[in-house]
Formats: sequence, C-alpha cells, structure tokens
Amino acid sequence: MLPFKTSIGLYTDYYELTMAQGHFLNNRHEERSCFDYFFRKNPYNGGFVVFAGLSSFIEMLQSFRFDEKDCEYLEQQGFDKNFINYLRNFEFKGNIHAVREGEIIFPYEPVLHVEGTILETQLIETLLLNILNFESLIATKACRCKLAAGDKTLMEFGLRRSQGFGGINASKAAIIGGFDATSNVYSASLYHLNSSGTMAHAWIQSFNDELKAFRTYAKHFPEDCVLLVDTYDTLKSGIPNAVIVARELEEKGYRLKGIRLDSGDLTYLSSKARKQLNKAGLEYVKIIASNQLDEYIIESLQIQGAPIDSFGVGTSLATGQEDAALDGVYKLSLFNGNPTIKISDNIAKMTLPGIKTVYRFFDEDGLFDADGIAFKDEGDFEIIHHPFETDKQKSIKGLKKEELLTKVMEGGNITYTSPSPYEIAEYVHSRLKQLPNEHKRFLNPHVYKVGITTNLMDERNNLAKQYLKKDF
Ligand SMILES: Nc1ncnc2c1ncn2[C@@H]1O[C@H](COP(=O)(O)OP(=O)(O)OP(=O)(O)O)[C@@H](O)[C@H]1O
Ligand SMILES: O=P(O)(O)OC[C@H]1O[C@H](OP(=O)(O)OP(=O)(O)O)[C@H](O)[C@@H]1O
Ligand SMILES: O=C(O)c1cccnc1
Repeated sequence: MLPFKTSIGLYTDYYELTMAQGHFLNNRHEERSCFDYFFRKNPYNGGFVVFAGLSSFIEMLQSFRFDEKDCEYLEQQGFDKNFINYLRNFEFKGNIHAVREGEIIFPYEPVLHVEGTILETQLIETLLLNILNFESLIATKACRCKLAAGDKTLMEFGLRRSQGFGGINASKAAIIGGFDATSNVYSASLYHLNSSGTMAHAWIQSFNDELKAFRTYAKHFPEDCVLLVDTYDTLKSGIPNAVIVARELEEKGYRLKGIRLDSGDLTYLSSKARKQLNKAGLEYVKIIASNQLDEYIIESLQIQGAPIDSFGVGTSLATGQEDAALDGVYKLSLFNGNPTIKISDNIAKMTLPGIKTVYRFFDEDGLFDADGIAFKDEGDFEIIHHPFETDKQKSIKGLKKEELLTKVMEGGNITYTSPSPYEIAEYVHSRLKQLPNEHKRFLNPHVYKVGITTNLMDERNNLAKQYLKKDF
C-alpha cells in the first residue's frame, strides 16, 4: 500500500537520474547488470539484524514511474527530451532475489540482489536503500525489545517523535519485530495492524478532577478502558480512583482493562499498584508502563521483577536510538555480464563480484551455525573463508544447509505472496529460536560467522590484483 503519490520515480537522488541519462545517451542503458544489497555493521552493537521492508519496497517499486508532472519537472531541470520520453514509459522489468522478510541476517551478506538493465537497476537504488535500511533498523530495535519483554505485551507509541513521515513505516516495522499493536492509526489502517491506546494527561487535566475524568472515559469506552494514573499522585489518588471506577464498571458487567504508569520508579510503583489492585480483588486489571523505555530498561524492569504486563515504547523505537540509521549499501557486482568489484585499501570495504546467493548452515541441534556466501551456480563446497582474514576458515562439510535467497520478482512481476506484518513477525520469532543465545545478548554479543567460498574469494582477489597490482 502506498502512503502517498501514485508515481514515485522522483523519489530518488539526483545523481541516479543523471547517471541514467548518461547511460541512455551513450546507448549502454540496456547492459545487463546486478547490484547487491548488504550492510556492514549490526546496529545497536547487537549481534544480528531483522531483514524488513521487502514487501514495502516491492510494492513501491510497482509505482516507480514518471507521470506527466514528473516529466515536466525533469524538463525544467534540463534533462534531455529523449531521455524524458524514455522515462515516460519506464517500468522496472528486472529480477529480484531476496531472503525472506523477517530473516535474521548478518553483516556482509548480499541478502538481496537486483538483476536487469544498468539503467533500471541503478535508478531504483535510493528507493531500495531508503526502505530496507529504515524498516530493518526499526524491526531490529523492536525485536530487541521483544527479546527483553518475553511474552509481555508491547505497544508502539512512536509516531509523535519519529522522524517525520518515517513513523508510517516505523510502526509496521515494529510489528514485524514483535510488537503487538501500535497507537499509529494511519499505519494500522494502511497495513492492517492492531491499533490500541490509553489516554493522555491532557484528558485528566481538562476535567480538573481525576475521578470524573476516569468515570467519563469509562462510560464511553467500558470495554477498552486503560486509566492513566500518574497525573497527580499515583499511589494516593490515581490507583484509588482507578479502583473506584473498576468497581463501578463491574456493577455494569464490565472489567477495567488496565492502568498506565508513565513516570517515576516503574518497579516501585507497579509493585505498589499491583498490591492495591489485588487487595481490591482486581487481579485481572493489567499494569501498563511507559516513559522513555527501550530494550535495556525493559530488560532491567524484568530482572527487577516489576509486575508490569505491558510496555509502551515510543521514541527510542521509532527513531532507532542509539543508531538512527542502518548502513546498508547497494553495490554493483556485475556489468555487461562481467563480475565487477569496488576496490578499497580497506579489504573490509571491498565488494564481492558476480551473482551470488547465501546458504545457512545448521548444527546438530538445528541451530544456526554459520552462513556462506557463494556464486549462485557454484554447486557444493566444503569450506568457507573469513571474508577478510582469509587464513581463517571453517569446514561446513556434512552440515544441513538452506539457501536463503529466493526469487521475489521476475521481469518486473511479483513472484511471491507477501505475508502480513504479523505473519512476518511469526517467522522472526521462529528464526530467533534457532539463533544461539550468545548472538542475542545486548552486551558484547558473540560474532556470527559469515564466510565466502574459495571460488568467490579467488575471483575477488584476482579482480583486486588486476586493479591494485598487489597480492591478497
Ligand atoms: N525501576 C526502574 N529501573 C530502571 N529504569 C527505570 C525504572 N523506573 C523508571 N525507569 C526509567 O528511568 C528513566 C527516567 O525516569 P525518571 O523517574 O527520572 O523520569 P520521570 O519519571 O519522567 O520524571 P518525572 O517524575 O519528573 O516525570 C525513564 O527512562 C524510565 O523508563
Ligand atoms: O516515552 P516514549 O517511549 O517516547 O513513549 C511515548 C510517550 O509519549 C507520551 O508522552 P507525552 O508527554 O508526549 O504525552 P502525554 O501527555 O500523553 O503523557 C506517553 O505518555 C509516553 O510517555
Ligand atoms: O495510547 C497511549 O497511551 C499513547 C499513545 C501515544 C503516545 N503515548 C501514549
């Protein structure tokens, strides 16, 4: 579903268009090419990334067109008339292979590649990076909150402090990462997400009488009533008033859904609140906590044994704190049928040539053991090498393996059925169970092994030698 306009060809960087025109005017725009998408560093100093944004990207790609207004704009910018005419009929007609949305992925793996003409594969770079980097960043943050929260409920509250309209995709990505619902009604309606909410301090302030504010809300929403109890005095006023309203609801055959704590020591207050509620026979009333939460605070609250049933997480989630961006890149790996690389003095920044795929290897317990990057048509191999410290290698002989990349688009047509965000979340959950715990901890997680095959290493090193005239 598209959040905005129906033609989004201009949702790109200027240089993509100048390069496209350059290829077109030099009549090389139909050369066969391939680009890889990968990232180099896990965000949040974590041990993994949740791959998200594939369905958003594929869907938006269908609208990557240039309408008359777009063409007029390009004409005003001085682009060539023949090139603009070409863009008028532009549609992406390439092929895309990718890992499943929700897959757990690691640095340097080409988790998606785009094949087609140089013009079309280059032109979609910005859109692809914009969507995949952001949704993956937020889904990963959400997943970390989920790891901390276990089976407690998670609500996403970030729209008001997200980076502008990024909040639309952030809410979807939060669900992919394991959140149960969002306060973002726009995203909920667009992507069929569960929407939910409580009440703001302003509601209570507007009555200047907490009990009246609670009663009025309960009257209108007797089945979905969560009372915010910290406006004046949580323990002396908020909870006692919530108990009164809960009893009044019981008399009418309803149950107060919950109370929300939004300040103070959440362990202290939730413990006291639980006691007061239980003493009043209101064991069923849930305790919801919010206030600048993130995965670290949630983990700490869990360890402290805070009797919180549900966490509301806003700013840190929707903005991907502390990282703000995933450094995913899109690099040319094939041009005119020939493998190509980007050279760097830093071998870690050198790219991998050719059309590739990724295999996941499993240990005898069915857990992820290592991933191997290979040429697409390479056949069997028994060793993978560390991508940069190539004297380090690992035998994967006899290990069960799974190819991670499958075709999701052929000739511009979608060839897979995109799961819903909740279905993707289920996949994330199932894959996390297969990820050994040492990669999931927040502090100094163990580095997951990603290797390259001997053939791929040789091809990269040979190409590098041609350019640098030095040995690897
Ligand atoms: N028991 C706890 N353990 C760890 N962190 C907590 C605990 N309780 C609250 N926090 C977190 O501490 C941070 C600051 O809370 P603090 O009480 O200083 O702010 P506040 O309640 O918003 O302040 P104020 O009472 O002035 O509104 C928040 O991020 C909150 O989630
Ligand atoms: O802290 P976050 O993780 O970003 O979660 C969202 C925050 O937004 C709201 O506060 P705000 O002060 O905006 O409004 P309010 O008056 O309803 O509390 C809410 O009460 C949370 O504290
Ligand atoms: O529904 C809520 O409680 C809510 C919504 C947005 C931001 N903070 C809280």
